[in-house]
Amino acid sequence: MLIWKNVSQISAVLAVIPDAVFHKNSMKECKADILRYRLPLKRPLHLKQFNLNEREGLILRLNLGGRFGYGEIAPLPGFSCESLFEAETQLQEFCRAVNDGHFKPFPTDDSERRASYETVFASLPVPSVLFGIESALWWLRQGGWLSPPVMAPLLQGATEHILLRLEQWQGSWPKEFKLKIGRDSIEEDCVRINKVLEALPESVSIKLDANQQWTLGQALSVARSIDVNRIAFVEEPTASVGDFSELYEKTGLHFALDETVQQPGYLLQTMHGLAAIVIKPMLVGGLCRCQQLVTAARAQGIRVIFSSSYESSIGLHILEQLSAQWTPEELPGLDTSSAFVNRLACEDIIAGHPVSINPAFVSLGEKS
Ligand SMILES: O=C(O)CCC(=O)C1=CC=C[C@@H](O)[C@@H]1C(=O)O
Ligand SMILES: [Mg+2]
Repeated sequence: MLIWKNVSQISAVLAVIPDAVFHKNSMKECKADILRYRLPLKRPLHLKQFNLNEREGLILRLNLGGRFGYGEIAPLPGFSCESLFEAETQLQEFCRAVNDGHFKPFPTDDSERRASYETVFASLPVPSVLFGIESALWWLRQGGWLSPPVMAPLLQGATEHILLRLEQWQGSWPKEFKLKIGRDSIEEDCVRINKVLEALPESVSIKLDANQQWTLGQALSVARSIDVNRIAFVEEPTASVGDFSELYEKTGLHFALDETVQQPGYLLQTMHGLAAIVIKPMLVGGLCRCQQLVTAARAQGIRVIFSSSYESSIGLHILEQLSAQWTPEELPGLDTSSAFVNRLACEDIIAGHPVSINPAFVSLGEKS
């Protein structure tokens, strides 16, 4: 049953993006390999119970008769359920099937497509692997890129550093910023939010992200100490999604779902005060699943914000393009590249061409 669900998810992705080159090359041999990367971070990244000093992940590279497609697979500690090892094992299975000719990247009909995928997956792949495979296939079919979207700047770290950054802001203001809260006391959160609001023009609003760290009592108290009209929403205010509408009803503070959307089988339902869903494809599990969520949210008038899981420049490129294609009206949450010391891709990324990857940070995965 699980396999069928997966097959239909992936095949829908293949159906949505037509590309003449894709069909022309469909009979050529496809080869797949894996690169492992390790990228140092400028400062430790605090993620729930983890402190990361470096980001580790995998790059899936598909070569279809000289046309290249890339996907990134990088489970995020503290957020992903799978380990990198588990993801790599599944990805190796996929590469073996591709290289042995058991996986037809571009089947001619639905039954051929189902047969291809069933050969590869004994069970439903983990979200990061689904994302990596689906984005590499999607990449193969892109003839060019859209202009990268303007991002919502991410404000995190010490309040004084945030204020300095805003003081030195050059050029026009984006319509929204994202501010991380929920790590210190609620008194400090209130001060931080109010100071940031003071530093911004009235026309600019902020999105808060509490990562489920407040209690309902704390969330109510913060909401009553700030101007909720300038807060677009708060992502995941408490650990219990049942609290969110009550928070909205009592204070007018809208909320967004992020961790909740990452739960397997999550189904979008109307909720009083729900302003947006945040989609992190690495954690949600692939392009088709993301597209279903975008469609469901649109139908309910709920905003959709694409957001990163601290991917390398290759993964970020995919996320930028997905956001530009699917949610062009939004400022995505992709302001994470400054966390890294280096970029993984050393030159501009050109559709279909091999990506020049900085050799200092990669090793070839085990031969598949
Ligand atoms: O959404 C953004 O603007 C940037 C990414 C971001 O804030 C996050 C990425 C991954 C884990 C968390 O630290 C955080 C989030 O929960 O949204
Ligand atoms: Mg969040």
